[in-house]
Amino acid sequence: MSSSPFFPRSCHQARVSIIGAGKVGSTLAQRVAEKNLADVVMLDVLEGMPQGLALDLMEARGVEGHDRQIIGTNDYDDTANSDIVVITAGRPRKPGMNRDDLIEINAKIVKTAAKEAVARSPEAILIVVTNPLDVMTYVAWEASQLPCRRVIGMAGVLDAARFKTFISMELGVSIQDIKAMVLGDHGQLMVPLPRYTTVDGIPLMELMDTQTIERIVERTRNGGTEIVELMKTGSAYFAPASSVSLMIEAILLDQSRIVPAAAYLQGEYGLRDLFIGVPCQLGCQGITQVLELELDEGERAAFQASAESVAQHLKQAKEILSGSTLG
Ligand SMILES: NC(=O)C1=CN([C@@H]2O[C@H](COP(=O)(O)OP(=O)(O)OC[C@H]3O[C@@H](n4cnc5c(N)ncnc54)[C@H](O)[C@@H]3O)[C@@H](O)[C@H]2O)C=CC1
Ligand SMILES: O=C([O-])CC(=O)C(=O)O
Repeated sequence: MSSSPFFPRSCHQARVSIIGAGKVGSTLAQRVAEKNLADVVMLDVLEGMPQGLALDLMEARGVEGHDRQIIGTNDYDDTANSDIVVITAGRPRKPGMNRDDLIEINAKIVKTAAKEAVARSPEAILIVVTNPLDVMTYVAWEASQLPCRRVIGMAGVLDAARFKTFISMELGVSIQDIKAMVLGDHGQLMVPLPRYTTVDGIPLMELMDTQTIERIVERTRNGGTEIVELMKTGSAYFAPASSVSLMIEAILLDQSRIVPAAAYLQGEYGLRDLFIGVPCQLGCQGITQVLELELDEGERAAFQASAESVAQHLKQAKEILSGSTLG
C-alpha cells in the first residue's frame, strides 16, 4: 500500500502494552494515549472487555484530538514489539486485607503475564504494578529473564505523590514546590523520608513540628488502605495510573529522571537479591543508576525491617510457585 500523506507515521511509533485492562490498566491506557506518549495495546483475560474499552478510547480521540492507536485484545501476539510492557493483571485487595494477602492469587497471574509478554517483546522494559508490588516485581523479573535493570516496580512515585499531597494540604502550598522521597516496600513498612523532603528547597523539618510530620508519614503509609476502606470495592487507580505514566514518559523520552521505584539490589544498601523501593535514574535503557542515600540509624533500621518483610514474602511466593505449598 502506498503511504498516504493523510496518515503520517514517524519512523518509530512507540508502543506500550498493558497486561490487565482493569481500573489501573484502562486509566493508564487513557493517560498514555492522551499525553501522546505511545500507541497502546490493552490485554485482558476477559473477552470483549479490552476491545470495548479500546474502542471507547479510540472514539474519545474525536474530542481529545490525538492520533494514537489503542487496541484491545485477548491475544499476546498483538502485544509484539512493545517498547514497554506494564503488568496490572491480577486482583486488587478488599477492605481488611493486606497487599501480601494477594500473593497466592497474583503470583501465577504475574508469572504467566511476564513470560508471555516478554517472549513477544524481548527488547521491552517491564514495569510491574500488581500487588504485593515488590514481590510481584521479582516474580515478573524471574519469569521474563530480562536483565534486572529493565524490570521496574511502580510504587515509590505513588507513595511520594501521596506524601506530597498531605504536605501540600497541611501547609497550604502548591504541590509543585514539594519534593518528597519514600524508600522501602509498598506496604505498612514503607519508609517516607522527611529528611530528604523539601518545599522549594526548604527542609520539611523547618516547616513542620515532629508530631505533624509523624502524622503525615503515617497517613502516607496508609494511603492505599485509606482508599480501599473508603471505596469498599477495589483500590486506587487514578494516582497509580498517573504514577506509571510518569515512569513511561521518563523512559520513552530518555529523561534521566530520579524517581523512587522498586529495583533489583545487588549490594546497594547492604541488600541483595530482592526488589525494593530506592531512588532510581530512569531512561531509555530502564534503570540507569540506583542512588544510595546516606541514612541515619533510625532510617536504616526502618529500611532493613522493610527489606526483611519483602524477603519473607518473596520466600512465600517462591514456595507457592514451586508448588510446595499448594494444597
Ligand atoms: N503498585 C501500586 O502502587 C498499585 C498496585 N495496584 C495493584 O494493581 C492490580 C490491578 O488493580 P486494578 O486495576 O484496580 O484491578 P482490576 O480488578 O480493576 O483489574 C485487574 C484486571 O486484571 C485482569 N486479569 C486477571 N487475570 C489476568 C490474566 N491472567 N491475564 C490478563 N489479565 C488478567 C482482570 O480481568 C482485570 O480486568 C492489583 O493487584 C492492585 O492491588 C493498584 C494500585 C496501585
Ligand atoms: O492499596 C492498594 O491495595 C492499592 C495500592 O497499592 C495503592 O493504592 O497504594
